Amino acid sequence: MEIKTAKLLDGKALAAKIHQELAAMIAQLQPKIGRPPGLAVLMVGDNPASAAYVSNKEKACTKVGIASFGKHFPAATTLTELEEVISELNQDQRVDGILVQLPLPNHLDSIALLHQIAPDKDADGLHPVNLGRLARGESGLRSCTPAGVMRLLEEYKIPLVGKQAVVVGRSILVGKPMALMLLEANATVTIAHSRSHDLKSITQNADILIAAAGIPGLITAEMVKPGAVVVDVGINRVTDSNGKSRLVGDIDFQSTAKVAEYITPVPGGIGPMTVAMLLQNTVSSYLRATGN
Ligand SMILES: Nc1nc(=O)c2c([nH]1)NC[C@@H]1CN(c3ccc(C(=O)N[C@@H](CCC(=O)O)C(=O)O)cc3)C=[N+]21
Repeated sequence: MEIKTAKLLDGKALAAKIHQELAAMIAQLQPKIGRPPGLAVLMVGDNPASAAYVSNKEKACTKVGIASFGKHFPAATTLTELEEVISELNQDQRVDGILVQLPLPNHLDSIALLHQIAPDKDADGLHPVNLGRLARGESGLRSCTPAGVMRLLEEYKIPLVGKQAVVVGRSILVGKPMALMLLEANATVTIAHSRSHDLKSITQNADILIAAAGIPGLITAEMVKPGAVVVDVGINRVTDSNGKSRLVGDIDFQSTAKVAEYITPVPGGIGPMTVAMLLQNTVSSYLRATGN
């Protein structure tokens, strides 16, 4: 019997296409507007994973022509100091987007800081005003990771209307806004999480399965309906038996690729889409701020 294998949802390729489109748009607008779009990335402390992500985001900005204003603060920086920096960036005409890299050191309240960002400069789409706009179906800056998932599904013309979508994970960064976006697209949405009984019986119903729990290998082939579209939001760094570090998602790719119709790889799936949506949000704020 022929062994089938799922088609890839290639986030890396789509992200590259979005970068090119943004670069072309910026190249055209910048002479007219007189300045490039600007993104400020705030990083506190020296979590090595965060440092790597921040440097990726800055490189992506440079590539498309967004000015990046990176600010790095020592781990001991106070909430008040950071709130002052954000207030200044809120007023700064060169800055269209502000992002506070998460997680923050334990003594800092990330929710309080996110509140301080002007909602129209909230490139991450995590300010309560933007989450509220999403909940109400109003336009606004959308959270980057779930927006990246939606954009990738759209690119591959995956039908969502009336479909059973299951989101595994309920974080404010991914799971909750993901469920709202799928609902906005008229899917029938179920949210499963660490306290759900019998996860398998829930995921087996999914036409569209989104894994965003942050648990390596949580989803295996037996949990997936044949022909499902499977999206892996997990980014987990693990050490394999040879002592080498590598990136894996929440989905056991090998087994799941044999039953799914479409699957996202890790790396090369939703990670690059998240960065593309961050740049896109920055450019939409730039257009809005400059009346274009
Ligand atoms: N305020 C805030 N906003 C975020 O969006 C945010 C954050 N904080 N903190 C950390 C997480 C994580 N995150 C990733 C983005 C891109 C990749 C990415 O591009 N990954 C590549 C591989 C990168 C590698 O090889 O290490 C890929 O999946 O192909 C990964 C992870 C954004 N986050």
